[in-house]
Amino acid sequence: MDYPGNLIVVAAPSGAGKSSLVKALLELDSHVQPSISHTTRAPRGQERHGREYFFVSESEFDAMVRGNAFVEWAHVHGKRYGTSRKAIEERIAQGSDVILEIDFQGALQIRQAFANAVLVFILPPSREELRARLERRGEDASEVIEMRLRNAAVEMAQVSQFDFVIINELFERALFDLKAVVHAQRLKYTAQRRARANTFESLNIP
Ligand SMILES: Nc1nc2c(ncn2[C@@H]2O[C@H](COP(=O)(O)OP(=O)(O)O)[C@@H](O)[C@H]2O)c(=O)[nH]1
Ligand SMILES: Nc1ncnc2c1ncn2[C@@H]1O[C@H](COP(=O)(O)OP(=O)(O)O)[C@@H](O)[C@H]1O
Repeated sequence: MDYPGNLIVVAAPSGAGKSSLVKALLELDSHVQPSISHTTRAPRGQERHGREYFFVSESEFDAMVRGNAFVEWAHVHGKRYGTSRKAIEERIAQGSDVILEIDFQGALQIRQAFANAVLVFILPPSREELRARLERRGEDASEVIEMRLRNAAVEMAQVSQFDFVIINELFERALFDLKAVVHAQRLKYTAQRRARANTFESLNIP
């Protein structure tokens, strides 16, 4: 399928900094919209239903799976997470670039469904720093942090399947790199689509 907007998928081990980077990108670039996922995990302190996630019960999630409402979904850290068709299709059809913060299993499913999606993997500078960030964030119980660190090794083994890898050591540097990927994706696809539309004025890049 060919849409006017681009799909940018960002995956990373828990604590690598993807939510912080995506949030900063969204504040800087009004052409990018977030995809809001559904999850069966409980909300954290500041999280709101419909903002970070749609928080749903296991049975609500089951009903969405049965109703083919998801373009991708996966089990992650013992919970289920999914991207609804609604979360992305309307927005890319309207010409927005849509950014998905999902795990590697979901990222690979998105690539199957949308061949033009770009897949970005965010790495922490080290395992010690990953642990330190999860502890400093202070949102997860220690056994949840341990599980997330164990899963990080499995997740990081998938990095070669991604188009771009960004190491989030210095935040501003990593944000610059993420902006560069979004811009490159626009140059690659938006310009091609506009050229096909065949009007000279429409070739401006946002
Ligand atoms: N497959 C898939 N993974 C998701 C989705 N939404 C979030 N995730 C991933 O689920 C994992 C856990 O997310 P979360 O509980 O918010 O923890 P955090 O990564 O530490 O902020 C992360 O790897 C997310 O990228 C989704 O819609 N689909
Ligand atoms: N480059 C960075 N340097 C230091 N701390 C960071 C950096 N990027 C993010 N953090 C912090 O690390 C913690 C985890 O970041 P977060 O964005 O929640 O990660 P994720 O969404 O990948 O789980 C947060 O407390 C965040 O403020």
